[in-house]
Amino acid sequence: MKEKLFVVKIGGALIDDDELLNQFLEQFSEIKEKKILVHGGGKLATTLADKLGIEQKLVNGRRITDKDTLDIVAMVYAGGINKNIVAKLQQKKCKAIGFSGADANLIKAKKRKNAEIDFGFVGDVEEKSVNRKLINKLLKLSLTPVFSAITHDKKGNLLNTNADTIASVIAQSLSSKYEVELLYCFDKEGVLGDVDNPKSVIKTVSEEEFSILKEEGKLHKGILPKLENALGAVKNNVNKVFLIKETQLKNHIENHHAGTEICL
Ligand SMILES: Nc1ncnc2c1ncn2[C@@H]1O[C@H](COP(=O)(O)OP(=O)(O)O)[C@@H](O)[C@H]1O
Ligand SMILES: CC(=O)N[C@@H](CCC(=O)OP(=O)(O)O)C(=O)O
Repeated sequence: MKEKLFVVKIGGALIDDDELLNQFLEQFSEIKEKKILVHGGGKLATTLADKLGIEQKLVNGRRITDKDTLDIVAMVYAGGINKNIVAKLQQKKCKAIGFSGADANLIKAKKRKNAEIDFGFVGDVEEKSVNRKLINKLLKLSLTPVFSAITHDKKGNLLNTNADTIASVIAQSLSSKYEVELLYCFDKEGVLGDVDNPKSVIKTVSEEEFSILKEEGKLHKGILPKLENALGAVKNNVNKVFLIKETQLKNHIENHHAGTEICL
């Protein structure tokens, strides 16, 4: 039987809230099995860019990343947020080690080419972009890798990659070695039938149900790329994939199965 591995992704609102982040990291550090944390931080990057007067534009949930924006996201994601999370995890006795994808060539990306829209320094990743062997070695040393949303092209450039996608490809790449459970932790109770009603959690979402929900206009903004990445993971052999509320991590892991399960 394969050993269990949790790949956990956090983003936006949680990273902005010190107390919530602390509570979350407490729950995360209590996971006894092997684990990897992937974080975004889009909201903080936008706040800093606004302060600096650098206008931000997102298309289909992806940030158009010019050189100034790349400087900001590299500082915010791979610098401030990543190192803060690692420090907080050390305090909680979790042996965390923080990375961008450039470190030890852990995640190599391809600069996005799109005829209609120039996304700038945005990197696309797939399962084979991930240095699975090295991540596995780190896990075997009982270390907990913490990944930011920064990758590289191996030509000397950093690239900005959606953190939900990074979590999905890491989970995919390790699923031949581990029984991987991918958890997208965010500010809602799961996928909601009515985004304003926390009680309207949809227990399971398949590809077909995803299309129907989309057609019915029930999914907007960030939940769309999140679900696409979650479905991509399920289709590529990741054992279990859930979307859960960030405060529910411990509850979920202790078998209460909070949130929405993504299935084939
Ligand atoms: N049907 C839905 N169920 C849950 N969330 C939804 C739904 N439709 C839209 N959303 C929005 O998607 C957001 C999550 O995406 P996003 O903000 O990108 O998360 P993160 O930054 O944590 O990755 C929720 O906060 C919510 O506002
Ligand atoms: C290319 C691209 O869009 N990258 C994302 C990476 C950060 C991220 O994904 O942050 P959240 O998980 O907090 O949304 C961005 O810059 O917003």
